[in-house]
Amino acid sequence: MNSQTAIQVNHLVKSFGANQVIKGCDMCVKQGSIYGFLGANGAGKTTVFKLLTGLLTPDSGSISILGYNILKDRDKLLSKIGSLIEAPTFYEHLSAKRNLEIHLAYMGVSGIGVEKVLQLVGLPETGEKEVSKFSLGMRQRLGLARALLHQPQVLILDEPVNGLDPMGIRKMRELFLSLSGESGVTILFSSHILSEIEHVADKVGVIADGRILCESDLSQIKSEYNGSLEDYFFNLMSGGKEL
Ligand SMILES: Nc1ncnc2c1ncn2[C@@H]1O[C@H](COP(=O)(O)OP(=O)(O)OP(=O)(O)O)[C@@H](O)[C@H]1O
Repeated sequence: MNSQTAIQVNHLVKSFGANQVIKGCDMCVKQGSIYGFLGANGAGKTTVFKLLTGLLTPDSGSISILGYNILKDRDKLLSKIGSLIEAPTFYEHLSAKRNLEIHLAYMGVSGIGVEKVLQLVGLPETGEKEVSKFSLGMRQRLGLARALLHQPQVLILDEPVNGLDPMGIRKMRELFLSLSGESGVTILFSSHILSEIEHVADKVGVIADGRILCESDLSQIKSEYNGSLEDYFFNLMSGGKEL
């Protein structure tokens, strides 16, 4: 791993009981880049994200994030990573603002400010409304706010635009590009919406049946597949050539 690498994953293996779902996964995400993670339902994306954030422990293999080993240095890494994985859970009886204040206190950092982050994700006027009364999209926006609030250097986001309206999707796209371009934040995200990956990613990794089939620059994919990530993905999934 060199100093330009934010996330390095080597030969990762994870089973649930007798079912091996991650089968020797290798990944490399460059610092300050946006990496789009693609794969069919059940391919292993969420499991990889849980392993990367220490929510699951691998059977074997190694994970290094910003030079730290997630298994040994999870506490040191916690404030450097922002994540949104599956449906985010909150204190349902509390407001968005209060939930975020609790998160900041737990992280022990000042962050970018609760009001500012709510503005950034398009949730500026929820006031005292309890999170239990939030819509799906509002919960997703709050989950993103929590991932961003403590100003992490690495964002790991599982289907971040899930449930967002078109304005929200565009806002997130712009936010990702500015976080990566202006602040050097590394973003690893999954999405089934290929156009979302096409709009923002520098690199694309494809996972199938627990293995990374390939990692390619989006610019290379576009030049070889006539600008179409969809054609590339479908070709790969049907056993076509890797770049
Ligand atoms: N806690 C668990 N116990 C047992 N099996 C699990 C568990 N979590 C995931 N799996 C299995 O691991 C495999 C990969 O699941 P995972 O959620 O990582 O896929 P995914 O690529 O994120 O899928 P999707 O696109 O549908 O979200 C699936 O076969 C799933 O059933």
